[in-house]
Amino acid sequence: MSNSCDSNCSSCATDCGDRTTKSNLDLSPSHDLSKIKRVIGVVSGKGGVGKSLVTSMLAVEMNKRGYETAILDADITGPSIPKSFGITEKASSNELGMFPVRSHMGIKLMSINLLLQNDTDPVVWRGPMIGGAVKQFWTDVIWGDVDYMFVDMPPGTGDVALTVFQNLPIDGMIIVTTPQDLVSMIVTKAVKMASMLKIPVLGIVENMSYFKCPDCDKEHYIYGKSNADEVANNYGLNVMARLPIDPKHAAACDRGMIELADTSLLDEMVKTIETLDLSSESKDFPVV
Ligand SMILES: Nc1ncnc2c1ncn2[C@@H]1O[C@H](COP(=O)(O)OP(=O)(O)OP(=O)(O)O)[C@@H](O)[C@H]1O
Repeated sequence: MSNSCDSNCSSCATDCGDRTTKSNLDLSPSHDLSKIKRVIGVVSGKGGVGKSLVTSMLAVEMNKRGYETAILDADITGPSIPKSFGITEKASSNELGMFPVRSHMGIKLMSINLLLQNDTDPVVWRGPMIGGAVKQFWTDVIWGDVDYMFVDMPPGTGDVALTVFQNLPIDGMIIVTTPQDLVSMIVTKAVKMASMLKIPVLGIVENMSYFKCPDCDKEHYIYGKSNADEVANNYGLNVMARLPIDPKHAAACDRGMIELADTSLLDEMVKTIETLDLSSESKDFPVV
């Protein structure tokens, strides 16, 4: 820390050991016609834990609350956002850049599947190309005005995740996990990555937390009783939401009707995100 430090990292470019936020100087600029107020990364330590489901439901809930909302699908090799929103049209472009596709509710979406001719075409690219595509979704897409952009990150803590975190001004990340992962080191890895990259963690979502019997309403802990609070406490984090295993969620994704899902369980999460004051440029959430 220099002698002249006023503890306001957002106005300082020095990458000293006491930094609490990233320096804006390393980041890629968004398109000139984009005005994006907040960017939230949704991550998971491994695939298939419901990261895309949580990203979609979160965007839907924020949209219901009147915010201009967008999803940048950074999961290039396993893009599932257009399908869960029932979008089959392709993204258009002109000489200025690419345009996101609007969902039925009006959420702005960009995903590799909106650019491929066939949704089933595999993306057989090496890491740098995948990272380059994600970066272009930020720099070359004309997002217009966005209050909250949610970035559906590729699973894990690899190459592409690193590209996203180094190029996009992520205000905070949400870690999605399942009860099994909480007893392993997978969440720890995600939390440590956030810490190394100086990105604030807003909290943990425990997906597939329990199953509620439709006949008697009893909650069954299929994977054993949750230790989410204990793990979260170890890192000074909160469990922002617990989502049950619910066949309706899977059906909503499969049928492209995620916008009809009940998103009320995300209430606490939404409140935390709303505390990232849109009017303020300060990014002073605690770094774990
Ligand atoms: N709580 C839940 N109840 C029922 N099904 C769920 C739940 N969460 C996720 N699923 C289903 O599990 C599958 C994987 O979910 P999703 O695609 O959101 O995971 P992901 O972590 O984004 O996976 P990937 O990393 O491979 O992209 C989907 O078919 C989804 O509908």
